Amino acid sequence: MLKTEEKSYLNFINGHWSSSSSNEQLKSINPAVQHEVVGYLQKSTVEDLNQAVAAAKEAKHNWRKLSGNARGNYLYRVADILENRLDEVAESLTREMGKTLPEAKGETARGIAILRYYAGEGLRKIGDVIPSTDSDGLMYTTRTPLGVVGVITPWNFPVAIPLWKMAPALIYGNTVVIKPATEAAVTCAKVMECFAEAGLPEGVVNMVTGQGSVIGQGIAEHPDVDGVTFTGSNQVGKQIGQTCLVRGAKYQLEMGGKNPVIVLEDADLELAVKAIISGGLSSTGQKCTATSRVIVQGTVYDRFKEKLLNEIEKLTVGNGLSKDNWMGPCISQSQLEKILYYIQKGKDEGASLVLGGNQLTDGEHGNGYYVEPTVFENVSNDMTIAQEEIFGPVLALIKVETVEEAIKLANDVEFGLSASIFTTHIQNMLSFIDDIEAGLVRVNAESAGVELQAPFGGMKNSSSHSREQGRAAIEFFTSIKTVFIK
Ligand SMILES: NC(=O)C1=CN([C@@H]2O[C@H](COP(=O)(O)OP(=O)(O)OC[C@H]3O[C@@H](n4cnc5c(N)ncnc54)[C@H](OP(=O)(O)O)[C@@H]3O)[C@@H](O)[C@H]2O)C=CC1
Ligand SMILES: O=C(O)CCC(=O)C(=O)O
Repeated sequence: MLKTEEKSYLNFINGHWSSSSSNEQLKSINPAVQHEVVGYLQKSTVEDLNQAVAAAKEAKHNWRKLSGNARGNYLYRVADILENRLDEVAESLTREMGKTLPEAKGETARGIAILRYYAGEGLRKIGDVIPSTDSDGLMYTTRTPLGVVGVITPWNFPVAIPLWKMAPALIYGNTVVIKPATEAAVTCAKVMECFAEAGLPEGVVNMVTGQGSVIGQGIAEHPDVDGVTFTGSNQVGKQIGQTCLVRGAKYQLEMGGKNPVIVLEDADLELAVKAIISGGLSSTGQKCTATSRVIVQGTVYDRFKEKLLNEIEKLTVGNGLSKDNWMGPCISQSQLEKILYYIQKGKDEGASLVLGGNQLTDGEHGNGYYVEPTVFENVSNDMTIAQEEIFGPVLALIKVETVEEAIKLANDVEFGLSASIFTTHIQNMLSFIDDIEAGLVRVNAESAGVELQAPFGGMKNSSSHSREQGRAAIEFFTSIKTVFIK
């Protein structure tokens, strides 16, 4: 087992590591071994936040004036440093958030690729020439950064999500103040160490840790924060959106999902089972793109269910640092309670529990927040477990007769993030692609696991209707200037 360290992590403000004016700290613990402290974070105050925003404001002019190439070179440097520290950062991620080490390494590698992708953006076009009706006129568009961008991130992807927000913010010329989720802030602090080592100019990137209701809300309210990008719960996201709207700041919200996978009678059932297990249960189901509803055509329902349960029964649950375990713990006591609440709700509302459903407390499980992979059947779409985001390893099986019925049920939720279908029939694929209400539409592929170079975001209550990642990120992190010269 790897060594335990109990280190205090400071805020990073104006190019320097500093403690909070509160002189108080927050604790980040290992959800696999609750008594293990992964690190201490600053319990920052609004005064600390004000300093970070002032530094970012002061830095924004010179940062914007650098060439995209020069900004890109800083990001390449951060990527190289993170690559050298991949194993250490991934280990911290597993210890702090619970996902297994291979998943944590995959996420860290994805973060490195994100940095390199956006570094390259510094050399790509930022506008178009548009023919003017005036034959002597030159009309074109260019883009300008927002200024200071506030980044508020969740605990479930503590490397990738901060990077897929910070890297585009920076390459397009913004300066950044990030407030990471407290439960995974040590890992984010390690990513910030890579930025510090890369030597970005003072004030360009700043990190302030602390309570969401103080630092997160403080970012949303701050008059010198020009844009806020958020991933997390719907409740907090909506509050941030409203706060930004009132003061005229730009905002971008990525929130929940209730992602369906449809399995039709002509599907490759083995492929579907594999994808549903990976999409629904990896990271202990704690992804906004996680599969949570499995809508299966009646003719193959029994065969599919048997294959699914057989495979899930083989999964091992335990500390993600051990290669013997396929699924780690959930992030916290409150997340565990939330998952158990939904399992109880499923039972109370008449769904049939066919696998799992219990907290694991035997042996080493007694030290952490473990829950069994859980499957319900006889789920109807009006049940709570078919409507609300659980954010845990819980699958709800829903039986249907036709593809039309499947798509109708798939759409009958308030969310629209990711959806997938398993079929070999081209007409079924086309109907699904056309009719499904989701920002990510997947055919014969799992609902989670997006690619960094493609737009990412949801419909309906899953997002504020903008898109992150890929080239799409430029839309949020810049404003268009339409220029006319005569
Ligand atoms: N879409 C997604 O990827 C995610 C969805 N979720 C969903 O949200 C549920 C709750 O998770 P939770 O961690 O509590 O998510 P939150 O939405 O509470 O947290 C996300 C981020 O927002 C911050 N925050 C909390 N309160 C405020 C506030 N009032 N103003 C501004 N920022 C704030 C948090 O800080 P702090 O950590 O200090 O509280 C964190 O950095 C999960 O069960 C899941 O359903 C959660 C995480 C990711
Ligand atoms: O599926 C993924 O890889 C991304 C998931 C995600 O963005 C999230 O859970 O917040």
